[in-house]
Amino acid sequence: MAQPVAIEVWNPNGKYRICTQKKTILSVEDIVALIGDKCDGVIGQLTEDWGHTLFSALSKAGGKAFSNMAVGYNNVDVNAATKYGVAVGNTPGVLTETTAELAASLSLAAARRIVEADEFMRAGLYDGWLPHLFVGNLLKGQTVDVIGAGRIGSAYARMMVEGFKMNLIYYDIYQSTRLEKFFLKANGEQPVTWKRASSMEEVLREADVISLHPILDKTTYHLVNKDSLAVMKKEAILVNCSRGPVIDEVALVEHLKQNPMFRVGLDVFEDEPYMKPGLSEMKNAIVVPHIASASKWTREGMATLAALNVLGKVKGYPVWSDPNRVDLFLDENSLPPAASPSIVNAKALGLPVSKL
Ligand SMILES: NC(=O)c1ccc[n+]([C@@H]2O[C@H](COP(=O)([O-])OP(=O)(O)OC[C@H]3O[C@@H](n4cnc5c(N)ncnc54)[C@H](O)[C@@H]3O)[C@@H](O)[C@H]2O)c1
Ligand SMILES: O=C(O)[C@H](O)CO
Repeated sequence: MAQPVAIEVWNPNGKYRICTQKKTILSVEDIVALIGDKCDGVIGQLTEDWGHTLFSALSKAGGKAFSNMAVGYNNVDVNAATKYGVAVGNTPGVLTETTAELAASLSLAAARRIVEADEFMRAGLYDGWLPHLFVGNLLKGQTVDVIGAGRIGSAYARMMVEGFKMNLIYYDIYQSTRLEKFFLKANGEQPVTWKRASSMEEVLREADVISLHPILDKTTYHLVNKDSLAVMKKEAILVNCSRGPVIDEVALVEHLKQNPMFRVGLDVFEDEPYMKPGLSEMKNAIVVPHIASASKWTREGMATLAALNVLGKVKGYPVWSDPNRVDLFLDENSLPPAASPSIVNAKALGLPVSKL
């Protein structure tokens, strides 16, 4: 049986009350208890399973809005939300650079074996400079491959090309005008080459560093698996700051065991918060606990956007016309526009769009 939840109520006598529960991962039962019989809207986390049960409970309690405090919303059944008339918000844009920076950090840490070297140093094993001590890969002139060249993938590509002069291959189901414009604008002056790959195999075969940035859906589930790993270079670096299930983690552990020079930097895991057996023992894996968006500015921005998504709907505001242009909602010195910044099922619900 579900444990009773300890609900904290903020602003108890105000027009809008906020109920919270101090627990890292809330179960569906916990959330149903939190919603109770009167709830206008909910801000939730990517660790929660928002499907028919929760949207039905929210709708029965009079709720009209839910926002993930995340840009990814693979934990949300948007069709179910639409069926119950609930608007679903997310927090795009504000995490782009922060997440890309972590992917870049993991790429560098893996290339230069920073975590292994740090552990070696702290263990008191350093007894003098040696030519072969923690030799890694030089990034300059190598090929970086971005799978999913949306907001974050494009920002990461820019960092690796501008910062480290890497050649670029990108793979996306759509042409990334955002990314291509950047290169066209560069007027061919960059000492790099770039292309859009026509298949995943082309990308995997040629890349020295591969960074994953697609959404998680059925087309990207286990996109990296035993077969695709077998195509990659033996000394390639694989970085994942998207969602854990984009990689078949069991196949990855096996590949890491068989190929000690293959290295990975992982921010996300298939069965979060757990790792598949064997992964934590692998010296050629760097693992961090889903912190890619964890800069102070970004986390505050995500909280603001999620709150404004829900508040906007509660107040009957229209939705913002361009969810990629959210800066106006983040300016501390002025009131935010009277709109919900990013509602993913706005069209399906027939919500009015802001003229601002
Ligand atoms: N680790 C973290 O903390 C963290 C932080 C932010 C975002 N994310 C994840 O990153 C994802 C991307 O965020 P974004 O803001 O860049 O989103 P985005 O929508 O701008 O980009 C996603 C890209 O993936 C592409 N894509 C979709 N299906 C594909 C496929 N089958 N093969 C190749 N490409 C495909 C899309 O065309 C799009 O260009 C989010 O959905 C989220 O899951 C993780
Ligand atoms: O999708 C997201 O926003 C991340 O995983 C959390 O920042």
